[in-house]
Amino acid sequence: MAMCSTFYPRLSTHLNCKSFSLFPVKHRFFVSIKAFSSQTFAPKADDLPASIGFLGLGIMGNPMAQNLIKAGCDVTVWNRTKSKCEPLISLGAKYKSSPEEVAASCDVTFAMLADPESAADVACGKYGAAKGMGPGKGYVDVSTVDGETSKLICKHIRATGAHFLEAPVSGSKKPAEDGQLIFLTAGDSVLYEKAAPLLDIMGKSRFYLGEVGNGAAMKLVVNMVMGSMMASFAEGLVLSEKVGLDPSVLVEVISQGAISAPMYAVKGPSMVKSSYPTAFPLKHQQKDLRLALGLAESVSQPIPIAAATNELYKVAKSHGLSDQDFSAVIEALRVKLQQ
Ligand SMILES: NC(=O)C1=CN([C@@H]2O[C@H](COP(=O)(O)OP(=O)(O)OC[C@H]3O[C@@H](n4cnc5c(N)ncnc54)[C@H](OP(=O)(O)O)[C@@H]3O)[C@@H](O)[C@H]2O)C=CC1
Ligand SMILES: O=CCCC(=O)O
Repeated sequence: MAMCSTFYPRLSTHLNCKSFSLFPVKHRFFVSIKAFSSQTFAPKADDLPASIGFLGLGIMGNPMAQNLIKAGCDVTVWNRTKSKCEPLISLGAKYKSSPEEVAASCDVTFAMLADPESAADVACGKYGAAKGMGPGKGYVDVSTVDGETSKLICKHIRATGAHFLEAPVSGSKKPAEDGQLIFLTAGDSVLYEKAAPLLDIMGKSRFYLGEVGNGAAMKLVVNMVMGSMMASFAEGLVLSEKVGLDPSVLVEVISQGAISAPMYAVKGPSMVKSSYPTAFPLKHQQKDLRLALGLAESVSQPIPIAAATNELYKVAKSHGLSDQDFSAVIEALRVKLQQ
């Protein structure tokens, strides 16, 4: 059975796809849970947009683009540092020398950039993607940015007659490699439908959240919680060490109780060994906390835990830990304890 957009329709009306509406009353937020593996529902070439662009081949962009190529998609890549395109080119990707050229040659272009500044520049800058967009095309920004940046990019893309979808992802390097990301989408529903088979290659589920800004907000809230969880976990590990407990035992105790979380089980053992192989760079976690604080400010919502957490990540950055995994935030506490 082939996978195509008709198998991933508006969820509330297609329950046979194991889909359902999350918020049936005020806003219609739709969620589609991929009920079958992408292997079972491997898309036919006919079901996919003919050509796909991918801008930004960092920790996340690289495996996401790889999965599209491996699924048989016709992918054209660009990255600021060209050398990062080579592994994709050797897998069969085409290369263009600017976001504009990628967008001009592709039906749907994805962007996975570091932060609001780079996302806006790649989309709206001098040789930015918007210059190559036009009617019938689509731009899907999967970077984690704030709602204002997303709306700015949306404005530039829509001004060309093209469609825009924000689609930040939950899930890190391994889920990206395994095609198990969670997409938090908002924007043009036409593009959501068109991109759905591609999202299903790269991810395990997708949420359609309505107007542009809602996907960004959802992602920032999730990462605000994650950053605080990690900081609290780090404090627990350091305190347990300080009072003479074995922090590995703490990791085990936590894993068996109500506060068990995959993140603690995955990161805990390496944190105990002061090892931080980068999956989610600490600088990006601090960026997300900073943006979440801005989001909260916009609605006068106090978020004191996140505010304190942000300070800890800033300390970690000041100790040169920006490019380490965000679990290296524990080092900010260890440094303080030594003083
Ligand atoms: N890593 C993770 O676990 C997750 C990350 N995210 C989010 O996804 C996004 C990408 O993350 P990740 O892949 O980890 O980050 P990386 O730092 O590995 O990659 C960042 C990408 O952005 C590009 N870039 C940075 N600045 C500019 C610029 N000024 N102009 C053009 N391109 C630029 C980089 O290009 P170059 O190679 O030239 O430096 C690179 O392609 C971020 O928004 C992050 O918050 C979301 C979920 C999980
Ligand atoms: O933005 C990064 C999210 C990392 C994760 O969800 O594990």
